Amino acid sequence: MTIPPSISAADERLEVPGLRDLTREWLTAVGEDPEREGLQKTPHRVAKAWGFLTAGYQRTLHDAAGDAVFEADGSEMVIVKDIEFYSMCEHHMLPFYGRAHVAYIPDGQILGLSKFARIVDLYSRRLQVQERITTQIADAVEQLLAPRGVAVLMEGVHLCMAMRGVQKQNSSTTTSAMRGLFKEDARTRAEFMSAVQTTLRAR
Ligand SMILES: Nc1nc2c(ncn2[C@@H]2O[C@H](COP(=O)(O)OP(=O)(O)OP(=O)(O)O)[C@@H](O)[C@H]2O)c(=O)[nH]1
Ligand SMILES: [Zn+2]
Repeated sequence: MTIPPSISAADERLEVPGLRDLTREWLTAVGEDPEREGLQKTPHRVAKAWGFLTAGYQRTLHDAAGDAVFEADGSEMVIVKDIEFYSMCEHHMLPFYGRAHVAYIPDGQILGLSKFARIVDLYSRRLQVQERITTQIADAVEQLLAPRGVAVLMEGVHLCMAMRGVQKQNSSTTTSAMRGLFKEDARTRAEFMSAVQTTLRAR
């Protein structure tokens, strides 16, 4: 009988509860021996990794961004580009990843710039489809700021389409959500699209 690896209490707190035992079962199901040396700590590692990958379930929009809404004049477009995201597809539980671009036109309130990245992480770190993350980011910015318009564009590479299934290595998926002025006014939308165009390419 091998001695189980020691895991600190601090590390254990980062695990998804119950996922260690399920991972042991999973290892057995795929034909592995969870007791072999290289795999002994794997159930803990997996439970901890999934704690990180699905941390979005444990947080609210208020936790992520609620403290950084500021009153401000001005109604020019603000664009935060190239926010990298990593998510897990809800169909295969395999990663998809890429970049998100978020823009808004304020109406008296602005948001701390880092909070756009925090909002992207909040919704990416869950089991997701790319379309839903895109919509949730737009909803969040609308909810926080009630701006004159919001635009979100995401480009993602889905490993479930690359390493299995149709096995297309160069395909990427673009999703968008346009609200307010970005939806109503073609010139506003075009300004946003041309600003993010140069960086469009998930990898
Ligand atoms: N719309 C959307 N589809 C996604 C996303 N991530 C994965 N998918 C797709 O979800 C679909 C699931 O299709 P199913 O036919 O139920 O599953 P499957 O037999 O594994 O499909 P294949 O991937 O074609 O082998 C696939 O077409 C995936 O490409 C996403 O973010 N958005
Ligand atoms: Zn998938």
